[in-house]
Amino acid sequence: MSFLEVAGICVEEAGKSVLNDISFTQQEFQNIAITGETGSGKSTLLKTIAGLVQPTAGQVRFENRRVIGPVDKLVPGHPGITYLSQHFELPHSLRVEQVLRYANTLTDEGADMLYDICRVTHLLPRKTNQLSGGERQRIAMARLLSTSPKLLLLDEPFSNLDTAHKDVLKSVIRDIGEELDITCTLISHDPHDTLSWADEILVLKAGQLVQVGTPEQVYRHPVDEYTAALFGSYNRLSSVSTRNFSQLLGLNPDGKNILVRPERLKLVADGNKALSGVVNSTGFFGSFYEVEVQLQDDVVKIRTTERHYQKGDKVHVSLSPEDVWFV
Ligand SMILES: Nc1ncnc2c1ncn2[C@@H]1O[C@H](COP(=O)(O)OP(=O)(O)OP(=O)(O)O)[C@@H](O)[C@H]1O
Repeated sequence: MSFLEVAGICVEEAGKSVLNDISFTQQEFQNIAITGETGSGKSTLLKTIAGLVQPTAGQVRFENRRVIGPVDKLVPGHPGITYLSQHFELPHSLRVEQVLRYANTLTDEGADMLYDICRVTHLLPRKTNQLSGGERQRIAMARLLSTSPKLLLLDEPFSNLDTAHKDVLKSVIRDIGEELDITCTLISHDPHDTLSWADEILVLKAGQLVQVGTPEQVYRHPVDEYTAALFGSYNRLSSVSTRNFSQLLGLNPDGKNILVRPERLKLVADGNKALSGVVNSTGFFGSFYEVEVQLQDDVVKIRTTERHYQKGDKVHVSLSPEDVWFV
């Protein structure tokens, strides 16, 4: 039995297909991240799992019970699932401890532990209009978690947060899983938020699930350029560069093109097993330099920690067979 089973979900809004035949399962304590471009259906999928959107086909089952949609039930959803919207609201001009006390179903000890985990204990005496965005979000989360759900659905929890608040929230989400035994699914379009956290990543494109895989799979072996672009910079080599590298490495491109991340291309001294090129430009990005190199009929981006490359330098570009991926 799966913890969560999403089977053949279709959703239509205003006569338009928003989700098309989405199926996947989630095990307890498995971190799932959902990503995709704006309008691809991420929020609609999370709301459907929470029972807030009625699917036109398919069903969501949680711990083997059907999650009921808004058409079938006055209070839709499932008591074990809670959803934090991007646009959550806190009651105005109440103290945080009042907001939390009204929602709380835990013992005093349990509530204290939850507030510590959510890093909101020091905010309890404050009024809700005296909080930063990150603090408001952690309070909204503590309020939802005080009803003891088993699955927490977070819609873009990191958007609009600065790095410091983001880091605190990441620790909170990790501790919620480890100390409260709550499984989490979240939406983010930032690979920095998803790659290091998720056990599995779901990629949505125009309402379709185009790839489900581990962070390594979606990053290294994306099904298409759309998916590659969601996880950072990449090079899709021209047919000529693909053929030249394939000949050097003894590979068969089979009509496809090489897709390679900029950090997997190497600038090497030996031109034997490499393609020749000329440096077009270099840029400084803090922990690395990005060098643009003109190959025979292609410009590629290469990441290096070496700072000495300059426009006009003649260079050699190499690629290991294990870093080659054809799309
Ligand atoms: N209630 C609705 N009525 C009409 N269209 C809707 C409704 N809800 C969603 N849509 C449409 O469905 C598509 C998917 O929306 P959704 O909010 O799920 O995307 P998203 O991937 O979460 O986008 P974003 O990253 O911008 O939040 C969009 O084209 C949106 O305009």
